[in-house]
Amino acid sequence: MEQLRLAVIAGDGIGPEVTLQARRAMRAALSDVELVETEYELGAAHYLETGEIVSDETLASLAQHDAILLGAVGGDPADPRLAGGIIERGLLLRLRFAFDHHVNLRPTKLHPKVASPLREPGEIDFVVVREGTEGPYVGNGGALRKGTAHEVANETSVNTAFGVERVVRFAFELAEQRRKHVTLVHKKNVLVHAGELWQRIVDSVAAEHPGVSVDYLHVDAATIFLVDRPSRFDVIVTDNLFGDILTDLAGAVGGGIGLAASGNLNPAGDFPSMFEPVHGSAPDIAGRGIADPTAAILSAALLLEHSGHPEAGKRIRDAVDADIDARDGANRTTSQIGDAIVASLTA
Ligand SMILES: NC(=O)c1ccc[n+]([C@@H]2O[C@H](COP(=O)([O-])OP(=O)(O)OC[C@H]3O[C@@H](n4cnc5c(N)ncnc54)[C@H](O)[C@@H]3O)[C@@H](O)[C@H]2O)c1
Ligand SMILES: CC(C)[C@H](C(=O)O)[C@@H](O)C(=O)O
Ligand SMILES: [Mg+2]
Repeated sequence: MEQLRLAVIAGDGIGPEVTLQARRAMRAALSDVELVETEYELGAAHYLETGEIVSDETLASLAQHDAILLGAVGGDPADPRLAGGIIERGLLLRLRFAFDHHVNLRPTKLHPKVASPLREPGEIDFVVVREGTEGPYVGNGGALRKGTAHEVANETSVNTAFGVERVVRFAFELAEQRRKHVTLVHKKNVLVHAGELWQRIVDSVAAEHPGVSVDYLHVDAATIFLVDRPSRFDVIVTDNLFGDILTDLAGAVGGGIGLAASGNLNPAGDFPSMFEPVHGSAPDIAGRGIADPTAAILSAALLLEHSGHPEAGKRIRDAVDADIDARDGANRTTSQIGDAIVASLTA
């Protein structure tokens, strides 16, 4: 029987709670495919216990899989032992960089039965194509005269023609399959060197896609439109940091961060792609069994779609839609939502 070799990094906080439900949904959705799951103990809790963030051996072992499902990593931001985003950078970003996850795909689609906080949401169905391996995330910078009144802290954003072009190409190819509109979001009125590069590459790739319309928004204005008129968006292409911020906002306007899924893609398949909810480990609700697992379950759907099992991915989406249709406003636990989705998958 065909196998799907899945690495699971459940992580911290609500990560294990939501990935448990995503794994159940995947098992229920796949037929004629053996899901071979390997669990990796990684994250803030593991680091505090063992001192290990992620070793080269673990990276090599993760690389042997077809895909990675990640819950969330990171502990209490107030814990001094975790200062400087040691887990977020040392684990999550290390994985994204080591496995060349240059496309961070973050779709938002408002389900008709989900209450958006917007007064007149209209149709919300767009995808943020966030660059995943460059920008200010590369850790290029440093502090001069640290700790003095004259300290200077530099954080350099790295944007390469190679890196920008490949993600822009992905965005245009995606738009060709959707409503054929690409919006570049940047801040080229201030970040002139990077902005000019992004715009020039968008212009040149756009010339190869005459059927795709293109526009540009400064990131500050993009936040207005995401709230005022999200229906104007189809595919947004943007850098790593703007994409991070816009996709939490997108999650909120799309009915809640508990529904927002993502994929860190290595489109060439050199290394496994990694799928995770947009949200974090939510220390404020962890351990109470009340996190919404839908974002993790929809991330599992993305995983299946990008691992050669689109029908199984669609089955999960249909089951999530049915679950959302049936919601009556009552509070449900993480496992109750998982149970309902698995029940509809196995009905
Ligand atoms: N991909 C990741 O692993 C990832 C992503 C973001 C943040 N983090 C880390 O997670 C930790 C907490 O970060 P944060 O508080 O800024 O963001 P967060 O996304 O964890 O939480 C923000 C708010 O959203 C709520 N929330 C999140 N997911 C939810 C869900 N599934 N159901 C219901 N409510 C949900 C939380 O309760 C909280 O009120 C930090 O250590 C941060 O660095 C990790
Ligand atoms: C935890 C953090 C490093 C991460 C990011 O900034 O990419 C998170 O916010 C996300 O959106 O996946
Ligand atoms: Mg984020």
